[in-house]
Amino acid sequence: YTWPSWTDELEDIMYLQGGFFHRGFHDGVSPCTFSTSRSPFRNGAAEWIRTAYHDAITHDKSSGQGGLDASLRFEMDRKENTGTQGLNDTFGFFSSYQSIRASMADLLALGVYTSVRECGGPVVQFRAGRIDATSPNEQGVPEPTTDLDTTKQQFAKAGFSEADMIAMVACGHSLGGVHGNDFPEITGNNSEQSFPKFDSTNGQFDNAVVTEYLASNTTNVLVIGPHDSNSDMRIFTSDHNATMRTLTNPNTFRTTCASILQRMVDTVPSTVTLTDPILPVDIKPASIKLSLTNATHLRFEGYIRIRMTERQKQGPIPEQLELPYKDRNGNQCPACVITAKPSTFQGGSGLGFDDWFQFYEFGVDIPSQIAISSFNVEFNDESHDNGGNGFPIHHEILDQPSQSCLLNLTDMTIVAAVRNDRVNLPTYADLEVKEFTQGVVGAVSITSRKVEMQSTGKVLGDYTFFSGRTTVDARTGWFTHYDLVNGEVKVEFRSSALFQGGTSCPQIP
Ligand code: HEM
Repeated sequence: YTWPSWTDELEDIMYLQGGFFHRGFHDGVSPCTFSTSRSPFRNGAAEWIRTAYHDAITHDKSSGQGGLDASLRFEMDRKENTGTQGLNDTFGFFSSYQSIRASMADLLALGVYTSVRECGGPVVQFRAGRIDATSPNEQGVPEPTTDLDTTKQQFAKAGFSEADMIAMVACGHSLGGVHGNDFPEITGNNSEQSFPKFDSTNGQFDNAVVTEYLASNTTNVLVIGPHDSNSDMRIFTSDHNATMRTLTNPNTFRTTCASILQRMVDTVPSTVTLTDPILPVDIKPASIKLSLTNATHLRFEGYIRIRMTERQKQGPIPEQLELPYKDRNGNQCPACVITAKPSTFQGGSGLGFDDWFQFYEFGVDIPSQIAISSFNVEFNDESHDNGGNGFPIHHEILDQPSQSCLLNLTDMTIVAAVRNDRVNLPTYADLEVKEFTQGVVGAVSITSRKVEMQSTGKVLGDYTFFSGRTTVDARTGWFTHYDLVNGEVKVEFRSSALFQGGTSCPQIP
């Protein structure tokens, strides 16, 4: 891993679940029995897992089509997807995390990691790179009334054997249950309060669904319910309980579920290439800003995140970090060292399920003549140079959010400062554009649009101000990301969140 990477955003959502800089992704499933609909008869963690399953299982391995691609959003009217409230609530929660760096399909996969882990289950590794479908896929989600042969064929078509199928169903049905308002013929009661659970440990991702089934004291209505809709019974017994018996060992259950659920979320169209599993990054700059403040100085501020999970065993957190940096010509200058101190808000610590991170912050004024092109991170006896060349910082084009503005939610002006010797290079912003379709939850596609930037003619010291104006969707105006491009240099994944609002744009100095 070298910083920056396009997966930084997903890594943040995955590992900064609580504390400082938290992204709050697990808030939708925390505690494990919680539901964003606030109904005691719904279970968010179960809904997230079921949503990923219904999306993935229609994959066709031979043609390479379908899989975890969020096409389920266009398939809600199919009988095989009965119980759409949980599916739509899931997409609804994820939609606020969607960006050009986080597809809905990747968020579905991340949702399986998050819900399983929140409920005390194993780590289901998360790989990134899924691409969202913009239209429905083929049908093929087995229903409780589907006969065993057809069910097996549907799993086989998606690439799963009989033993895989049994394990996948057992793992999935560790959480949640059947809703009477959607399946009254199965629960025997069409009220919203009718929600028989699959096992007695609803708030726990564990193998009670297996052991209670084998002990014949299960509450799972897909086992003990009406004969034509007892699909779990048919599936669990299809190999004479051989697979189920192996899952009575809690460790086997955990490792089997981690593996089969990962294969489920990694079931993607053949055109998709997934990254390696996203692991917690060791040293990661965060919220880095370099901007022009006056004719002589640049303001450089931000945070450095240090993974403390292992380091804490060696002692307390480092008192401070030293960031020796290189000037704009790539030369180490003797006095060029920034000190970063532990952030104090919320103790400055960010929390994942299995990791914790200490944040350090800094803010300094650097003469424009010197500027900065990269820095290293040093503390105790450690020195980190991001794989050799340091952590890169672009001083050729500077993001100027405090001169940028968003008027009437839609009229956006992006301002940047371009070094005077680079004003003739092509300069533009690549703006994230979300498209919505009536009746479909979340953005259906996210693309980027080129916004040309022109010189404003205003010069401040070594830099010239550029601006580009465009119209954005009012629903997303304040949540728009963009890259700034000047020649070969790209300042990536900036956000409109810090733009000025009101009725007129700020004066460019
Ligand atoms: C032949 C295979 C399967 C059938 C027929 C089936 C059927 C069902 C039915 C009828 C429900 C009730 C839905 C509701 O009322 O909201 C349900 C719930 C659920 N299913 Fe399955 N399922 C199958 C496989 C799977 C698999 C492989 C997974 C995941 C790996 C899974 C995960 C879940 C979860 C988590 C719930 C609980 C949802 C909630 O409580 O909101 N299912 N399933």
